[in-house]
Amino acid sequence: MAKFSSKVFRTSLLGESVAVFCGAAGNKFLFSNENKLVTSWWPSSVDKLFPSPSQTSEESIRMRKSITNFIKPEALARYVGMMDTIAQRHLESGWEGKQQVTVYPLAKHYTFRVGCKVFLSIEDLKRVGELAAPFNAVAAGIIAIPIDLPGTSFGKAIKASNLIRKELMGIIKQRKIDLAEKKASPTQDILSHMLSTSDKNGQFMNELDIANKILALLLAGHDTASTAITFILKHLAELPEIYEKVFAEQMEIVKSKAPGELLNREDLQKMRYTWNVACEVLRLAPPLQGAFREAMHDFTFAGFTIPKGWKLYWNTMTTHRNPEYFPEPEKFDPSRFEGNGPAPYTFVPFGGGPRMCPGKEYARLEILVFMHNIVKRFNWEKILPHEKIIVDPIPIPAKGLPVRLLPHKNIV
Ligand code: HEM
Repeated sequence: MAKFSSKVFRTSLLGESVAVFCGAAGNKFLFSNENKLVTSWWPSSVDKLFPSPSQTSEESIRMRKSITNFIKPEALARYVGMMDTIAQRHLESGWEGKQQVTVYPLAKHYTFRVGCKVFLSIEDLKRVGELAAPFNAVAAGIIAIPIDLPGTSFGKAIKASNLIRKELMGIIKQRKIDLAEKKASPTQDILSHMLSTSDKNGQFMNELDIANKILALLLAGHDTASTAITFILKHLAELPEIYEKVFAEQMEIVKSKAPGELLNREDLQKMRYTWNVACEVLRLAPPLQGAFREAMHDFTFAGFTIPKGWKLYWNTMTTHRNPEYFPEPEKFDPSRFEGNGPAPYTFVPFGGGPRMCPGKEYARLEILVFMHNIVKRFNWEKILPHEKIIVDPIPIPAKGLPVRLLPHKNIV
């Protein structure tokens, strides 16, 4: 931006010539021209891992709508208690009784455990572990040089994704039988919801379609939400005054509940300050740096003609740390999210417009549920005060954020 233009410039990313759109105006242009001037584009490694028959814009919009339906706020409300149960069990088995833990692998385990329960009703830890291994292999190879040879991370990702599809197909077939025999309920999880819901023409999704959707959703939510949780814990360790305010808000919720009563959606609505803290972390350490589009036609932006077929890229960092939108951008200040919050198109950890992350609400719920449960049990200190952050392409603390746990007495 400093060298070429603060609005749009050309560079090379992942072997492609790319126009990088900058600032709120660049974000607004890309987000509001979806399926008019620009369309989604993913690096070829993603396309090869998730092969989809070539789709028209309308087909892809319909496909997206059907995904969004199952993870929209109203549909997710019923899973808050489930997430709370998983968070409690996860903390009991992975954190309680330990003097120190490494946050990132545990956060990944938590989000994956929540995914297995909410999507598939899988709780057995052995089964969760068997599924986690191939998921991690897919996540590691998703943005890689797409050469499918044994031993390459991409080759391993292809193999792992086929294995997961096979596993999921088995689970789906069995669930269909269980639903028919009334051994499973149509509302017990997202898989049952998908199998029991037809479109407006009365058509149900086929099994492979469901397997692909669940694979894509579990994967998209896996590293992103766990990275967010890791950075939230990092910031809370570094900023005791912020921790105290989150703790105070969570204790109000604890006091309002009967012993053993699970969290519900209304409790999460009350966690305003806690969510502002999470948003400030997403501003400073967004799990996804940005996303690609492709020009559908020639068009002009900021005085430059962008030819049809060019790849385009929007990026959180052109606004999130820009003092024009966020004064003193390096300062951690959750009050930025009070009232109307940041100006439109400046705070974009989930993107914007029709392609905005469909998992935003799901992520909000699982992050808040985790924050509630961890803060009411522990405070913590960083063991490595100057731990480096690696971005590949998701940012993570180099050693996974080891922390010393300081349990509260007599609260839970
Ligand atoms: C803190 C957590 C998360 C962050 C920061 C995040 C961020 C993003 C971003 C920036 C995009 C790209 C939007 C674009 O193309 O402009 C995206 C896409 C997507 N996200 Fe998330 N995400 C998170 C969690 C989740 C979760 C939990 C799920 C699923 C349950 C999910 C499902 C998806 C899917 C399916 C897409 C692709 C949508 C499409 O291409 O139309 N995400 N996410």
